[in-house]
Amino acid sequence: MLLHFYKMNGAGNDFVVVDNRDLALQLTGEQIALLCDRHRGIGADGLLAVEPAEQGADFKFRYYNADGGEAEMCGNGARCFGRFTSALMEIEPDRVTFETIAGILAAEIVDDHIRIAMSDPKDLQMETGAQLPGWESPLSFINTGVPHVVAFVDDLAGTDVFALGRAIRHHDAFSPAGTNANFATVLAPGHIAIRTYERGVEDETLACGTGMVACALIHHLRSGDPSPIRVDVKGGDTLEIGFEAVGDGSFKEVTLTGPADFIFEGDIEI
Ligand SMILES: N[C@@H](CCC[C@H](N)C(=O)O)C(=O)O
Repeated sequence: MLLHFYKMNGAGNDFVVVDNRDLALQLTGEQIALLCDRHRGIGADGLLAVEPAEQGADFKFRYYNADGGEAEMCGNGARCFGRFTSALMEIEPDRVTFETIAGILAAEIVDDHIRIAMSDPKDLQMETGAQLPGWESPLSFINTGVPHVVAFVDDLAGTDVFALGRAIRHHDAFSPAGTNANFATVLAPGHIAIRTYERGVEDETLACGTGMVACALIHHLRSGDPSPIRVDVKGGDTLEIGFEAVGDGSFKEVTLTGPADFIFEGDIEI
């Protein structure tokens, strides 16, 4: 069977995107992993499928990591989904809504960027108490649609994101679901830089949207820096996280604003 696909990226986090509004496509985890394989397939950090809505939104959002497993949400993917579905609807809507496992989200076009209205974060722990050999500083946790550990470091460039990220991702404290692992450093008031090891990619990626949100919110709780927080990512982009801090450690009106771009489209035999 010939599959028509689109390739997109959000701040360097790249995705295969398929239009499955007719639900004709039933991809297996193995097929998704092969499509995302950078040597034997198209190559991507994950796959996004547009499906028909079931709860009254415009579309249903399905997201699969590069290993073929489904995840609840993907921030960079959500911006690409917003850009893609705006084009699909063949109008210029300023707001598209979509159902994810993490809740109903909205995407709006802001200048040339896409802004996602995120689900409310949950499960905050400023100090998880999880121990890593040779690691002293606190490992914080927050679920911003998917689970994230956040650690602040002085030397971000010198941090072994792969080794430490993998140890955190598989740490007993976060099992059985596992977690994404982020390392962040403060650049200036309201401005941080981060690097992320992604669950399901099992490596560092150029950017992780839900990870940026997690780091920005933990940064706010550590420093008191107000919304919005700017976040530099490994791919070179700077994104903006907006939020309303409720005061008891919870947040509402969380937004993620950044780029979402088409790269190419094509057909592949599956
Ligand atoms: N790239 C993402 C997160 C995708 C899901 C994640 N790897 C997980 O399994 O939790 C983003 O931009 O948020």
